[in-house]
Formats: sequence, structure tokens, C-alpha cells
Amino acid sequence: MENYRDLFSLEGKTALVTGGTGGLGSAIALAFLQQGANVAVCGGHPEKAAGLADYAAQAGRKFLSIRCDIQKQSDIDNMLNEIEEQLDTLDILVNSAGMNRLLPAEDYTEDAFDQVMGLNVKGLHLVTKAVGKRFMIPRNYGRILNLSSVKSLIGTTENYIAYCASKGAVNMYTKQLACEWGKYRITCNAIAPTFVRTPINSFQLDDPAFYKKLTDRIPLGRIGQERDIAAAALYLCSDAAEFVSGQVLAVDGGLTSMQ
Ligand SMILES: NC(=O)c1ccc[n+]([C@@H]2O[C@H](COP(=O)([O-])OP(=O)(O)OC[C@H]3O[C@@H](n4cnc5c(N)ncnc54)[C@H](O)[C@@H]3O)[C@@H](O)[C@H]2O)c1
Ligand SMILES: O=C(O)[C@H](O)[C@@H](O)[C@H](O)[C@H](O)CO
Repeated sequence: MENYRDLFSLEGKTALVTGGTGGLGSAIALAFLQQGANVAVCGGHPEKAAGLADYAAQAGRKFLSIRCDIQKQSDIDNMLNEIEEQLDTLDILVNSAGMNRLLPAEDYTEDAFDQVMGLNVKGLHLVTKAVGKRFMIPRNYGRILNLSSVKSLIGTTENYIAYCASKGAVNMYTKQLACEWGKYRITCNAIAPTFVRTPINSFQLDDPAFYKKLTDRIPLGRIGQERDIAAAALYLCSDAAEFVSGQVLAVDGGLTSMQ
């Protein structure tokens, strides 16, 4: 008989969540710890993972919080050395580190464009390539999950030109990697959330007019919650999703189905 409980378990798995000290990344890291994984997170402020470290200690899981700029190859190499030493290998990579700069298209500077594309696309590639080559390809196993956005699928009113372009690139990166690394039994998928309240967007969600306009367009009538994203991540990173690859799953309350 099939054991569905085991298919959804992450017991014995190891995961790296980039941006795991941020809003969505920390929720995903917590979900992975609860499902049995040992977890490393990285970001600019490792101290922000104190809550996750406490939970991991209490649950008897291994946990690392590493300072790493994923746009720097030397930082990535040092991080993967530490992970190999402490956790042995990686089965799962979640690319959650991301950023935005809000400017109208006609005033979008070269510097701002480079920053957004540099982190959201190039940084994601540098980590993915290194983790795949070092840990996943040699072992013929891997789950890679990228944090895209509904703004990779539909446009928005203003100020998002580089962000939308970067997340569109993430979707196609996801599909191409699924094609190239399928032969190594590595899957690569993306989640495209609508707004979930985190420090990067509370200034927008706190504007009642903005909030109403947004939720009026969402069939399920609310914005996302961290657990909506973490639950989708759990599925796509588990053995239950071993035949799902190259997909972009909108977790958006139906927003992208509404004209
Ligand atoms: N929050 C939302 O509403 C929402 C919606 C759709 C998509 N997303 C995407 O989800 C992801 C996570 O968003 P969030 O809201 O949790 O953001 P956040 O700003 O709360 O967290 C971002 C994380 O990235 C890390 N980071 C930034 N620069 C880095 C670098 N150079 N190297 C390594 N880490 C770096 C930060 O330290 C932080 O931990 C992003 O890719 C974002 O575009 C978020
Ligand atoms: O839907 C999304 O992809 C995110 O919520 C972004 O729109 C952030 O709100 C923005 O990056 C803040 O500047």
C-alpha cells in the first residue's frame, strides 16, 4: 500500500532557503523544520533567524543561519562549505531572496535595474548552479523552488518594470532548468504569490485604498498569508511532487484568473 504520510514528509532531508531570514523564506523554513528537515537559511541579517533557531533546537533539528550575499561567488562557496561540514549535503533549495525598487519605467535608472535583476535573476542562478553541481547532480536528487510573483504573469499599474521583468525571467529559468536537470531527477518549480504582508510591502498594504483595490480583484477576497506559500512549498519540495517540474504555481486566491 502507498504510504502518503511518508510522501509528504521531509524527515532526513536537508534544505537551504535563501532569504530565509525574510518574511516568506522564514515561513518556508519553519514549515520544513516542522516536517522533519534540517535547514540552513541565508540572508543579510542572520540574527533575524533567532526564532527559527529556537524552534529547531526544541524540535531536535539541525539549523544554520548564514550571512551570505548570493551575488558574491566567494560568499556562496563559504556558505556551501559550512553546509557540507554541518549538514553534509542539500536535497532542497528554495530561492526566496529577492528585492524590488519602485520607479516609473521612464525614470528607471540603470543602477536600480541592475540591482533588481542582479539579485532576483543572477543571484538566484549563482546559488542554483553551485548547489546543483556540488550536491544535487552527483546524487541524482534535488528539489528546487523559486519564489516568483503574480507580477511575472500579469502587469500592474506602475513602478514595477524591473521587478516584473525579473520575475518573468525567473519563470523561464524554472522551465529551462527543469528541462536540463530532469535527467538528474532534479525538479524545478516556482510559486507565484500575490501580496503577502511582509516588511517589504506593508507600506503599500497599509494604504486602505490600495488594499481595497487589490482585494476587490481577488476572488477569494483576501491577500495571501505566509502559510499559503509555505504549504505550497512543502508539497513542491516533497517526494509527493517527484513528477511535477517546470511549473509556475500561482498562489493568489484566484487573482490571475480574473480579467
Ligand atoms: N511578500 C510578498 O507579497 C511577495 C509576493 C510575491 C513574491 N514575493 C517574492 O518572495 C520572495 C521573498 O519575499 P519577502 O516578502 O519574504 O521579502 P523580504 O524582504 O522579507 O525578504 C527578503 C530576504 O532576502 C534576503 N536578501 C536580500 N538581499 C540578499 C542578498 N544579496 N543575498 C542573500 N539574501 C538576500 C534578505 O536578507 C531577506 O531575508 C522575494 O523573491 C519576493 O520577490 C513576495
Ligand atoms: O506581489 C509581489 O510580488 C510583492 O508583494 C511585491 O509587489 C512587493 O510588494 C514589492 O516588491 C514591494 O516593493
